[in-house]
Amino acid sequence: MGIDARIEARFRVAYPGFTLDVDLVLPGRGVSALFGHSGSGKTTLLRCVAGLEPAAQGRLTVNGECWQDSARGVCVPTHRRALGYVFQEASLFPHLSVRRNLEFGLRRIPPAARRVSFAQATALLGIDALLERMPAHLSGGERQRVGMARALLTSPRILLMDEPLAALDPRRKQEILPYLERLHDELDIPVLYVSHSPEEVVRLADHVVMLGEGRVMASGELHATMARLDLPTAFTEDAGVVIDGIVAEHDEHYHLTRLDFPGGAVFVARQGAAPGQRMRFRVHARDVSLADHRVEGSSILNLLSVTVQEIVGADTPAHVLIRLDAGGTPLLARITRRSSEQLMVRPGRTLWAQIKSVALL
Ligand SMILES: Nc1ncnc2c1ncn2[C@@H]1O[C@H](COP(=O)(O)OP(=O)(O)OP(=O)(O)O)[C@@H](O)[C@H]1O
Repeated sequence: MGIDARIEARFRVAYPGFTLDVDLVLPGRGVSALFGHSGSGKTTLLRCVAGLEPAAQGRLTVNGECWQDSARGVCVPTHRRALGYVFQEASLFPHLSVRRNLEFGLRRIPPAARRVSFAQATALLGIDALLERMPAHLSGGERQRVGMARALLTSPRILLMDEPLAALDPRRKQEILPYLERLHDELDIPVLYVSHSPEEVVRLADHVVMLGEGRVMASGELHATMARLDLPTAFTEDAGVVIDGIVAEHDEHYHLTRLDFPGGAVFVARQGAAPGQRMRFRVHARDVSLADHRVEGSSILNLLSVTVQEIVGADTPAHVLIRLDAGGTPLLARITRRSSEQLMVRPGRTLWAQIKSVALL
């Protein structure tokens, strides 16, 4: 993909009591997560991209293809936009087998224009063994995987996913996430992914868009955006950064795995992944404490040398939020105002961060 590998979406649509007004430039590959409270406009934005909001004015280009330009009177109808749409629940034809359901979607696409083959889609979503089943005999998670394969078979230039895991219980969600990761790793199709779940967002996304009341509150690369202190997400229990680590080595004696990242390393319980593999993890601000010297004799294994970058008041008057730099990797810490004063925390000061726990994603 050349210099046009991006999605430009500028839309305005007004309903009584709600206006969506966005101007976004998103990467033309990878997963862009749309995040925001209920009613913030996430689904409306996806519908605009799909051409399903007739009142929407604006401009949309997807990797060089113009799908809407209201100023020039251009609006490509939905059925001529090469997009796949995955909803909370896949609506499969109940009287057709999984195979026939998939073939039905494929019919529309001339063979020369097919960019994802039948075998590739079914293998990626792990549904080869389900092809002769009828939809009534699939679990919710299996139905979603079939729905995703069907969306892929239309050879979309973009995939729109609207809370594809929301109807599933936590165990089924965990089962499906690896398939979504594979789509991300193996296909070069950009995904706009709507979710309420911070866990899904941080696990899958490369880019995040935070919507609030129909407007873009933030749009940026995942790691940098999660480390911002000027967004409402910083003031929740969930505040914290995302770090991409590489499995460095296993300590068989203590059953630990070391994950390296620019600026340091953390130990986690022994993982199955081989050295060299990437593992994304999350460090919550509440799990980071600070010391002015390298604390010996602590039960905390994970110690990093950090430099203070920014301090802001937290959600309670008793706490502050601190952005730290660990050799190029941002970290957030939430500590008491009292400790912050005792440690003389101020921008530029070098301290030791102790990480109490690491959540692997
Ligand atoms: N056709 C319509 N007519 C009037 N209001 C609408 C229409 N479509 C959407 N809205 C309003 O736009 C607002 C945003 O809705 P939208 O479904 O985009 O939010 P959302 O962020 O996807 O929410 P959720 O997370 O609950 O799905 C809501 O207040 C909704 O009532």
